[in-house]
Amino acid sequence: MGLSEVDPTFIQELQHRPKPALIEAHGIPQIDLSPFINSSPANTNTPAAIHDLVDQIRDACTNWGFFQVINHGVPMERRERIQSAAKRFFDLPAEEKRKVKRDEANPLGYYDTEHTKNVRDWKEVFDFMVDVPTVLPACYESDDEETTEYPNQWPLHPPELREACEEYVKDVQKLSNKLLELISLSLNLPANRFEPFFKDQTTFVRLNHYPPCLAPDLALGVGRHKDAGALTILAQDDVGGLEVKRKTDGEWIFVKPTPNAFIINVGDIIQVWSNDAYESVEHRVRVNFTRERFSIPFFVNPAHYTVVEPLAELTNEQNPARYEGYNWGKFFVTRKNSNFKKLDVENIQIYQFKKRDEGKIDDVVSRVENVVI
Ligand SMILES: O=C(O)CCC(=O)C(=O)O
Ligand SMILES: [Fe+2]
Repeated sequence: MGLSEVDPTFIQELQHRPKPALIEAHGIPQIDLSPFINSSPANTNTPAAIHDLVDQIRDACTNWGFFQVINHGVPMERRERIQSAAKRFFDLPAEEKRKVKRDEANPLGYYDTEHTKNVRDWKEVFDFMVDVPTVLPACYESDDEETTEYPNQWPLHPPELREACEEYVKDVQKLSNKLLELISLSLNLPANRFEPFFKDQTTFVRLNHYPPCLAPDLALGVGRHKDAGALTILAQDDVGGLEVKRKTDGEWIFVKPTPNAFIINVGDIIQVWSNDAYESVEHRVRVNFTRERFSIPFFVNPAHYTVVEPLAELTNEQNPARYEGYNWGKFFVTRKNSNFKKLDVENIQIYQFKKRDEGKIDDVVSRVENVVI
């Protein structure tokens, strides 16, 4: 089989191709959430254990932007059920899947043409919103205030997919709330500081399927990117493929699958809220020649009307706000409408809201990197 069989739209530029050798050493931190998930006032050890947990979260967010959690409270059966329903869905013939295909009018449902930094990803996905209904701006133009509901498109086959998804999100939602509390505590804020932002959340879930690839050295399942939302809670199967860019040296580190763990990463919104104390870290997905892979990210996003800006408690004269506020709904709709096709211009990124007098070297570097599309 020649490489000529791989459509050139999938081929990464030389410097972005995966390296043949995997680097696994000293992977992302693993955090045991049992003190927080099982906390009860009767347990006198709890405050110290929670204090320790909050310290671990702070270290992980500062040094990696990524961590894995175990003893997280989401039952394994729920996860197995959504994983097998997802497999049954993606196993269907293309014409069946296309019955729930996304289009310009509805960005939810099935599609297989997502582009990251203008290179096509080797994957197919199915997206659905967690809250029904979810309200978002009707269009991305900043002066248009019209909103609309984003309806989920559930396929008829497999019939169990919808319920498996709806049950799964109930449990992951609880985990999401706990993680937001822990992250808030780790920034020395009250546990419920983020809660109001999520009252009308725009959280969504993606079922990812990465088929085996003829040229895993040239293409990526998902090209390098940062997640735009607040937090991502990812379930990956036992195949592996996720790589995280290590902050200390920029090396791509393979995230070895841990059965039943979730991988957590802070997204761009927490970066902005924390005024860069926590950074949203780049990651990507490699594919392989023989095995298909499934993953399920739960993207925790605030209400569409949220103006994302550094939190007042985390800024002062010595540490002034590094970003201008931006409207999350407009940002989200712009991204969502553009990712599934090749663009003529660069996609929207948070550095565009970085204040101009912040002319630090790393800022300039990230600006240059981001314009390579
Ligand atoms: O499949 C994975 O491991 C990660 C997917 C991802 O990064 C994304 O969908 O944003
Ligand atoms: Fe991601």
